[in-house]
Amino acid sequence: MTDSAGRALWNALGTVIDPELRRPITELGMVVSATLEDGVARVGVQLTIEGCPMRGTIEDDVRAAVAGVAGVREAVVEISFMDAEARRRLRETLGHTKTNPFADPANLTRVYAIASGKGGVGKSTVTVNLAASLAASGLSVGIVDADVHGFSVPALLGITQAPTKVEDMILPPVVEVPPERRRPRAEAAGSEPDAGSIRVISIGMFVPDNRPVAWRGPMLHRALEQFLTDVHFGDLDVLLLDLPPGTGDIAISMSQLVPHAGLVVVSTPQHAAVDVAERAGTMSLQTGQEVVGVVENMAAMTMPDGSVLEMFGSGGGQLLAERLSRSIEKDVPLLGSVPLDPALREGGDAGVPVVWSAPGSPSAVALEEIADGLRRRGRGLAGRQLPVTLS
Ligand SMILES: Nc1ncnc2c1ncn2[C@@H]1O[C@H](COP(=O)(O)OP(=O)(O)OP(=O)(O)O)[C@@H](O)[C@H]1O
Repeated sequence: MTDSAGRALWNALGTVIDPELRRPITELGMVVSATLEDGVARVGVQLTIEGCPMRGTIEDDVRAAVAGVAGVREAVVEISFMDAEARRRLRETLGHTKTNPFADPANLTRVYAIASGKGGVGKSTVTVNLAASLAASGLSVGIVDADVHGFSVPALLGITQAPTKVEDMILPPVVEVPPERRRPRAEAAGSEPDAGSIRVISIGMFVPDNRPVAWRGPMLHRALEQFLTDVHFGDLDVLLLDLPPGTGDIAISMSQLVPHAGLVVVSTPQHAAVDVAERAGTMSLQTGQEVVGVVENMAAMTMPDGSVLEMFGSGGGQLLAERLSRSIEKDVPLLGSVPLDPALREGGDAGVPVVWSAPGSPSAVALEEIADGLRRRGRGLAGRQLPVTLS
């Protein structure tokens, strides 16, 4: 093999991105050999673990990449597996340390905790759609599904794949933005492999057969802590925490584990729901978290005949924003109002967020606007409150 053929082969392999680690396989030490003889390219690829769920994808991508190299007639991929030392080197390359990066005041990831007073108001649906919209504009997004008893994020994103465990590092499943939904900014960031993806971790990925999670507070706290320390999220622009409804143990645990998370409170327009939602928002007085704003969901829907159906009444979102502003003595804006929309429910059932499945639908338009507002808040330390420790 000539030097230039070797270089061409290596460059082609450098375009193969590991689907979980989002980095070129050449940078991750996964390519252990690459030769080209008599038109046959033979590539040795070391996977992180035996039974790696991404094996088929990586094999196909390697074959496709080298097929484009001049002189290659046939591509043979030889798979082997990393030993403990190779996995240790991989962790080092990734810079994965067993610490919670989101607790570090210098960490630049914007963290939003999506909270609600009552269950079933669409908190998880809002979470995945905000994630989907932010990822479509090229941001690297993570979701921690902290709704431990009512986890639904994996299903809402159509995730069936389990996380991969590499020693004590957990690689979360990654959801790619469909190419037709990538916004121009994501295309521009094309050389940045993290762009336009969502990494998700949920307790639902660790319990078999949809069994209930019958754990007490300390165990749940430990599990969430592990999500933040052991899961390799990479360098995220935005992390969304889908909290369980109410102001229980988990919401408090999360506020301690990620003190600079801003709270987004989801409520229906029903005035009776506002009292409960207000409690979820005023929790910030004890946790020191910033209340970023209110999302009203299940708002009035325009029917095909032009009439307006206010299934859950109206005005609750604005009322909640005003009441929270008064109780915490800070301006809490209404970030947006998402109408009741069959397309939103259908997208959820199909495992595709409505902002991807039906972008022009009324709910998708409203969710995009809310995501835009969050996007404009940018990334960085500005505007953050100092954490207050709970006694
Ligand atoms: N605007 C909407 N229009 C139509 N259906 C909606 C809307 N928002 C949510 N839904 C549907 O309402 C149901 C509850 O939504 P979701 O699971 O997101 O609520 P949740 O607040 O996260 O619930 P829990 O806290 O109990 O897990 C789902 O079936 C979802 O598809």
